[in-house]
Amino acid sequence: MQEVGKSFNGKVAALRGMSLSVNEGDFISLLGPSGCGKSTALRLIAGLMRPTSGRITWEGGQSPDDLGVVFQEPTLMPWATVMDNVFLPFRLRGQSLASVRARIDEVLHLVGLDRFAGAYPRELSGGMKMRVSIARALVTNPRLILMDEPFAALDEITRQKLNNDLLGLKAATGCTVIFVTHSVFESVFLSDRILVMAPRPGRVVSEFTVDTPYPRDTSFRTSAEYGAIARATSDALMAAMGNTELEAAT
Ligand SMILES: Nc1ncnc2c1ncn2[C@@H]1O[C@H](COP(=O)(O)OP(=O)(O)OP(=O)(O)O)[C@@H](O)[C@H]1O
Repeated sequence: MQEVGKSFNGKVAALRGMSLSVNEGDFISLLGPSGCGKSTALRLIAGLMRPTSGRITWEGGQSPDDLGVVFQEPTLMPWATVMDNVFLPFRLRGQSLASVRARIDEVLHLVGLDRFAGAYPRELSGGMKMRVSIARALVTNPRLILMDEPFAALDEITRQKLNNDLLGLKAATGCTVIFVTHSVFESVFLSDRILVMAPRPGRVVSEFTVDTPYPRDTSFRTSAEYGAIARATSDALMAAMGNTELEAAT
């Protein structure tokens, strides 16, 4: 995306001058306080609305199969089994279950839910429901997966477990992810690039690179390198939030 801006009703500058280039295999976090335009950026990338200025382009053109999306709520169909929930993207394309069954089994195995293919969402824990949601986003092998605070509603232990699992999935599939979060620790653990954003107008104020190679395991969370990047990122986030308070007061 190049110099992308979005305003609503000609007034609210939800996003200003955002430039971002995403390469295959990248894991990029958008980190920032409420209202800094993170969701707006995702919605623009998803093509759910058009930018007011700037442009978003896909190398080689874009097709409907390019995107997988994971929301904060798992948004599963309660009346359908895990298998049928993960089948949904294929069903919407008119494909039969038999023709994609092997792929669904493969992805359920990747997210550790092989034994739950016949279960209903009400029988699953919050973390398991989120795994189903991730499996549904992965199953069509999209070029880019957008994740909008997917683990924010989960307890800390489940969240860390899913962070580990997400990196396992990344290693297994080579997927490309843009991940929205409020959490410095989550962004440092997961990403190779972190964009810190500030509100009013929504914009990117700093960018950090996390050079630690994947796979990263729990020992990374206690390393000096992790601590240093987390501190720098946290300082940038505090500065971004400080702007908010100052601007709100004036
Ligand atoms: N449809 C809309 N109409 C008017 N204003 C909007 C609309 N969508 C978003 N905004 C405004 O744009 C700004 C950015 O919103 P956005 O939801 O992108 O922020 P965010 O960083 O994702 O926030 P949060 O972390 O709370 O989800 C906010 O001031 C919001 O009120």
